[in-house]
Amino acid sequence: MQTNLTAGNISAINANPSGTERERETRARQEPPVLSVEHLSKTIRGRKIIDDISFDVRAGEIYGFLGPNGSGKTTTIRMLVDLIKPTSGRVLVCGEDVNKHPERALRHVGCIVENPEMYGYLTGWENLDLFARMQEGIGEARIEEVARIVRLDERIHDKVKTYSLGMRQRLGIAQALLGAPKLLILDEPTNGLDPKGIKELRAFIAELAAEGMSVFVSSHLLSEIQLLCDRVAIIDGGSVIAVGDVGEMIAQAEAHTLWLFENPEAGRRLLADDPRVDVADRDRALLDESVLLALPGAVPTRVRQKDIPDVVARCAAAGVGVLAVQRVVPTLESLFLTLTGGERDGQGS
Ligand SMILES: Nc1ncnc2c1ncn2[C@@H]1O[C@H](COP(=O)(O)OP(=O)(O)OP(=O)(O)O)[C@@H](O)[C@H]1O
Repeated sequence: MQTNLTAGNISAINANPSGTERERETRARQEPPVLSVEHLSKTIRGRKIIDDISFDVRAGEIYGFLGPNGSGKTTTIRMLVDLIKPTSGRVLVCGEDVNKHPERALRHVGCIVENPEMYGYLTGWENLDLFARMQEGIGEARIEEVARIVRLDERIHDKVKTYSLGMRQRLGIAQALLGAPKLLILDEPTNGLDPKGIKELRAFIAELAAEGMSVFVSSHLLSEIQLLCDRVAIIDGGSVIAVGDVGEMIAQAEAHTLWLFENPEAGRRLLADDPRVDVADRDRALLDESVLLALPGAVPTRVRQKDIPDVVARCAAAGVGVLAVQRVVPTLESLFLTLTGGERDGQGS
């Protein structure tokens, strides 16, 4: 099953985009897609790893490719950049077929799949210079520019072995940016990064997109895709089960609201008695372990946002103090359950 969200839904969510965002969206919709994936399949040793997936990435868009471990993200990305051949279907980059004309198509692409190889005994600059020499027309000015974009300019003349993981990751992205690609492909770029590194990465990916580059990012973390991406394709067991606006999908997913009471038992009884509230047990609520640990006495419920003030007033009138009411962003698991109507096709392996 594939869910396609409509443009109408999307504009309802982005009711107030800023001028630049609106211009970016309009421009992106008018231009032909930077990446088109058409009915792509891959069978390896008799096993269908990727099954007829299709989606488009527009100019200046940050596109998420979300799926659990083993769902087929890396296999798909390897086909996007001609590291492996599809069994059927095709990939177009700026209208060029990756399979038929790889050099014409891939000159528009910068990519990091798995960890990029860097020489630790060379400086960041020397590593970039080495790659620049393999391509035509890349001079010192461009190396300086990409070092600045990934915020490595102050350390670019230090040896790579002294870099943190986040800095190495950014140097890899700088290398992918050398040829000024129209499409940047990043496979799980935040793997192993600390929160500060993730935040920095997010900031400059947003800058690249604002300047018109399309960025395709894979991840198994819904929260990461939510913070970074405009649209998303969700893959599970080798099939794309949904494409659309991230915010809209999250709004449609089964959202939970946590209630903290002065007296949790009295509060739970009162909510259970209210027809507007569905008190969920903790397993069914599919909440992150960390949320439950942070709020041990909280009562998970499903309730429409517009009913919350009345329910709080009713609790107060009954003498049951409400300490907090918190909406919880759905987990990837609950998003999957919403999108597949409660059934998972499988986890890939
Ligand atoms: N060369 C191969 N031979 C056999 N099976 C493979 C091969 N490459 C991938 N697979 C299988 O295909 C499925 C998808 O793998 P893939 O690495 O694309 O998933 P993924 O979504 O990138 O997962 P992860 O996040 O763990 O990297 C897995 O079950 C994997 O074991």
